Amino acid sequence: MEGMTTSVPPYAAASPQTGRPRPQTMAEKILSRRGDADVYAGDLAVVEVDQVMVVDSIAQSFIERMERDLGAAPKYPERVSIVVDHVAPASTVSVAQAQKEAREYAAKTGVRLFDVGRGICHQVLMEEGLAQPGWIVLGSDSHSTTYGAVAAFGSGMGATDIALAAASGKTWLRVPESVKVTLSGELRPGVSAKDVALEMIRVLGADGATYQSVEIHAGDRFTRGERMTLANLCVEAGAKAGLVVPGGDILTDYGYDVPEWVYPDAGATYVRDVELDLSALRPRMSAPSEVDNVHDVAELRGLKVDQVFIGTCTNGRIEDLHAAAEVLRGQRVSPGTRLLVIPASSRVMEQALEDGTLLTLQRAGAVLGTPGCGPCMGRHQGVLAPGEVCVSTSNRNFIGRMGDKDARIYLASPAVAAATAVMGRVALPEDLTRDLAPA
Ligand SMILES: CC(C)[C@H](C(=O)O)[C@@H](O)C(=O)O
Ligand code: SF4
Repeated sequence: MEGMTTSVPPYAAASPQTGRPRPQTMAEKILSRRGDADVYAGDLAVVEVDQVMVVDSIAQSFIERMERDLGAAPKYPERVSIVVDHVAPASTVSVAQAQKEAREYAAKTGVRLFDVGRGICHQVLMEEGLAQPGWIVLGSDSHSTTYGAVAAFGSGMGATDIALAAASGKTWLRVPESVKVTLSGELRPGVSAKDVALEMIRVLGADGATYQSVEIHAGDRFTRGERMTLANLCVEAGAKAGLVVPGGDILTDYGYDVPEWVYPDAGATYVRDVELDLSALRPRMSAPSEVDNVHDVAELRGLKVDQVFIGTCTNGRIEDLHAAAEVLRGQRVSPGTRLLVIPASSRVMEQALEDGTLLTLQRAGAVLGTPGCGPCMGRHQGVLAPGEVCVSTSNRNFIGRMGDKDARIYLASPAVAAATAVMGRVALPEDLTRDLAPA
């Protein structure tokens, strides 16, 4: 795989300490393998960390912890990546200063730095092969659960824990209990992985999986990108990790080496079993201001919308831009509504340039932005005014998330977001030929 790192040492040998041999969940498998003992939910595990990811907004505190508090350099610089993505290009002098310090730190220590325009941290690490099946990837960002898409134990931690991991090459954590989510049936046309993810969060509840590992059994359904959408949303149920079990050849087709030991054992212990029948699912939308406030799009149809945002680590990938372009081809964004499209990475942008997707979107009236987080967390590039309504393909609709506290955010799939942009009101792609009554 392009850009795949070869500098990380092979996995530690399995522990001979098998005092309690019993079937393990995927989280237990990975944490046992990367530690020096067989561990189960509730145990304390000390494990090797294969990659540490630091985002721009946290870089200053990370550097301060490393240099001032720990007086340490990264133990394995090749296992540390800094990504300038959240407010990129810089919006203020202090942001610019923080980013300058991050660059200087990377140059000094030899850690990787992905600078302005390369893209959103999770997308970039995935593209660079810096998350691999069976790895432990810690990020200074809550959506680090995304690495579970490739069967890596990905988890977000604060600057102090991240610095300790960078300095020592290890971390310690309580082994999480696991929730098993089993998907059955096939999606109807027009229903996407985002709809599955939103429905999963509705069923689990906004804090229904707090500190648990959500283990998603999806069979051989879904691309890597779609698996990222599923794993990404897991943290919105409070999860410590979101692991999508590799099915069929899905990951090996992308060039991943999937070790046999990574699969959960039959008979492993789960705290909860959730089954989702995909064939029954309709396009979903999360209404303000909790992610688990999920409805059928049809129930919200007609609501007037000021801004539509297609992008983020949840839905800014090529398949998402394709889904949007399919709806927007030959259409125009409704006057009075703004459509922002921000590819998740420079590679996504290049692909979308090459295959004409961006031209389709631009011609439809989209405003195209620099790969990165864009206005997802309300820092720049499209913040909302009081009273404004935004339909976004992102993962959070909290009060004040994208700007003013009196703005409202609705979360949906790229296809629904695109249809909404054309109608200027919440809509499904099939509505494009209909008149929508105001809600
Ligand atoms: C800035 C970062 C720490 C934050 C996170 O932890 O998730 C952001 O990415 C978000 O989505 O709110
Ligand atoms: S795109 Fe949004 S959710 Fe993802 S890392 Fe950036 S700010 Fe966080």
